[in-house]
Amino acid sequence: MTSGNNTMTNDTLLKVEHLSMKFGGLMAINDFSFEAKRGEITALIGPNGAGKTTVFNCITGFYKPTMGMITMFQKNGRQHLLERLPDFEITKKAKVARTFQNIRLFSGLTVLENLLVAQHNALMKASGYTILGLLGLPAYKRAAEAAIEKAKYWLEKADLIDRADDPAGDLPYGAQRRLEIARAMCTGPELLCLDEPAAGLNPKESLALNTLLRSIRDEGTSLLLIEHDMSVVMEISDHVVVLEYGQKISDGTPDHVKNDPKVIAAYLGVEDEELDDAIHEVEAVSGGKN
Ligand SMILES: Nc1ncnc2c1ncn2[C@@H]1O[C@H](COP(=O)(O)OP(=O)(O)OP(=O)(O)O)[C@@H](O)[C@H]1O
Repeated sequence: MTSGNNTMTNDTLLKVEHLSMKFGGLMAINDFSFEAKRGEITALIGPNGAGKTTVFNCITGFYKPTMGMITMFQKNGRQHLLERLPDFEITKKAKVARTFQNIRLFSGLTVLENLLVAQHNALMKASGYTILGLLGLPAYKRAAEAAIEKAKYWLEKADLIDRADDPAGDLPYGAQRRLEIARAMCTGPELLCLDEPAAGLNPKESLALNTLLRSIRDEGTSLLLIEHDMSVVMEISDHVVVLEYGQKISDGTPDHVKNDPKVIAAYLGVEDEELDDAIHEVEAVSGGKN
């Protein structure tokens, strides 16, 4: 568990139980269960095609699972069964936000505008959904000011304040990734799900991402991430869950998982009898240290 995190507690935030997802004849996820704790960064890893994105899509309402239960436990004591909610309510009611493998920003809008659009729901609610409300209600004026403050806050955090008025599409790739995360944070999530946030980043951008993700966690939003970059996973995760062929093969601290023979075998693609050789190979590569 990463140290220096005052907000870390041990209560369950997300509980996935016996999740299965079938596409025609393919069992992409098969009786998969895990928990993500409040105040932690949980990473979901596994070889290509293991089912990671499918799990994300079930949690965030893009797919309705064939079987299983996904429960979100909010700070206020409310519980939501995510598999029963439409996707827009998963963000709004259950407070689960996500980003995608492919960046999905409004590239013609400015950086600031992207963050304001993300707060559209709160602004419309404050307007009372009327034109008069938009023009005159003090509640709307207050909400608009709060939206700008929140956007500014996340622009600072994501180190994007200097680019606030530039079109989002003009930002370098790593900055666009941070903007996507800032935009998701403007919806006020308790759980932020990130699908391969480090994909395509250079080492400097990767470091900036790690800093941003840690600060999000330390301020009280828990994270669930899919990531192929093991340096990111091992560096920032508190808890790692490993999938292979739609089933869980390991679950624990980064140290536990990276030394688990089943995980080593899954990543090296070896059969059981070749496992000893695989472990020796990994030890040789890491100089015998883990
Ligand atoms: N909409 C779909 N229709 C049919 N099959 C699908 C669909 N989505 C995913 N699959 C299949 O389910 C399996 C798991 O895919 P998924 O994308 O979840 O894996 P992944 O672990 O995220 O892979 P990667 O690391 O390559 O992104 C794969 O065999 C994939 O082809």
